[in-house]
Amino acid sequence: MKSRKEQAEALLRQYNQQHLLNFYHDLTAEAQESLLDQIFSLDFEQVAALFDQRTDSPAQMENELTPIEAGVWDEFSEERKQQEEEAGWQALRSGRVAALVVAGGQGSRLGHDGPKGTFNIGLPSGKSLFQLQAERLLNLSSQAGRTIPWYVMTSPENDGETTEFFRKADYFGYPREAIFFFEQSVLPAIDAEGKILLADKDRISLAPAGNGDCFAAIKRSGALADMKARGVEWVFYYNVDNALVKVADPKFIGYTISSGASAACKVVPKSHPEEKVGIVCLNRGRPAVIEYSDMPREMMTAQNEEGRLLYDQANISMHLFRLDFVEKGADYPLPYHAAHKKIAAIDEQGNPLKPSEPNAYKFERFIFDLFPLADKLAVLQVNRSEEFAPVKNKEGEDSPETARKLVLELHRKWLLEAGAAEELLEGRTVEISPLISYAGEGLHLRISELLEQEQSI
Ligand SMILES: CC(=O)N[C@H]1[C@@H](OP(=O)(O)O)O[C@H](CO)[C@@H](O)[C@@H]1O
Repeated sequence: MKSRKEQAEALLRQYNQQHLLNFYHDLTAEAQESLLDQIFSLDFEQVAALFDQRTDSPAQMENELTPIEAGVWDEFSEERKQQEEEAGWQALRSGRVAALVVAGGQGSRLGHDGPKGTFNIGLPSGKSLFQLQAERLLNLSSQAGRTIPWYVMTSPENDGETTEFFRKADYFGYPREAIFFFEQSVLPAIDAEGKILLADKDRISLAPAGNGDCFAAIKRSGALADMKARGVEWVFYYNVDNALVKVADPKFIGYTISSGASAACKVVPKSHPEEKVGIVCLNRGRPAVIEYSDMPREMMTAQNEEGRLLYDQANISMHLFRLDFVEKGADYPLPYHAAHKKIAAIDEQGNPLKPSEPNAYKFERFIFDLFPLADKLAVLQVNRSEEFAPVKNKEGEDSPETARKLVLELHRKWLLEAGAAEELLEGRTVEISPLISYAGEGLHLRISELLEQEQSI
């Protein structure tokens, strides 16, 4: 019988990837086994297919785009607002809503060595992104009288660190049995010749397969079965990196349910034509998102008759999906978007390679490529200053600094609206715990107490 190594050699020969074993003899027995495990876990047919498609990813497809209609929350009558919110609360009270965060990414672009959700944006409280989200969910859960189950998608790279972070923080006060961690899958990075990159002598270069893998991962991991067992009917999906995310927002839930749609997306008007956000629109009449990396310049800058941006509905990565839509999406063969990137690796001699130009392709699926499957997509335009503070870069636009500022400005606004005198807020930084207020409610009786605190409560 062939040894594992011989079996791996035969497999690699078949797909012209023999270089993956170039350093096998330099490795310890344990590292050799680990490398062989990685090789056997790859789908080489898929890798070959991805390589062949790398230049005809969805970006190159013929699109026929038109703008999409959105409900603008601020323009609704008070009566309608109340109705929608009440419908959302009803769903929360009857335990029909779950929250799902896609958190497989690392904070490396922020200079943070760890999962992105563990990042602290420098608020006075020092809370991590995960903690802010947990506390918002806890607040809603206590108001609804039902714990909102929370599904956390990690990646093989950060699962251990993420779960350890939650454990050490005692799950931020969340009931342990209401949190479900599951991993998204990964794909290898491939160079211009179709060779799989080695990150190290014993390690294949793997990257998360994108947030579009989410529904498949939900099914694979048993999270879907868990949702069904709990009676979940709606999944509130969000990105880990928005410091102002209104997790499981009742108004969004109510708006979606009453619209009769099976999927929904929250949007805000773009801040400027080049903002790095996807645009929600129609493609051949079907709901779609065109990602910023795929967007032709004419689309970024096109104007309507009033001189406003024609494509102005920025995707802020908050969606609501009906469970039957999640189930359908789990088996749907989404396309892969190829990205040509600078990816650190080792060269044929085993020396570290720090490319200054893109040297490899990464492949990702995007969750919103499922939107065309929905007959109708509910689109709700909300207030940017209340809901969108993305943390993407170390400095400048969409950085911890801009996000922190947005959170503190919003909390200041809440206090003013609750009746705090402007002079009292002068020179103070007050941060309001999401455990006390989810969206500015309930503050009027507590102003003096809040302002007694030095900085945060
Ligand atoms: C593939 C994907 O989900 N892209 C999303 C996502 O962008 P990232 O740069 O991948 O974080 O979040 C943006 C909002 O923060 C949204 O506008 C965009 O469409």
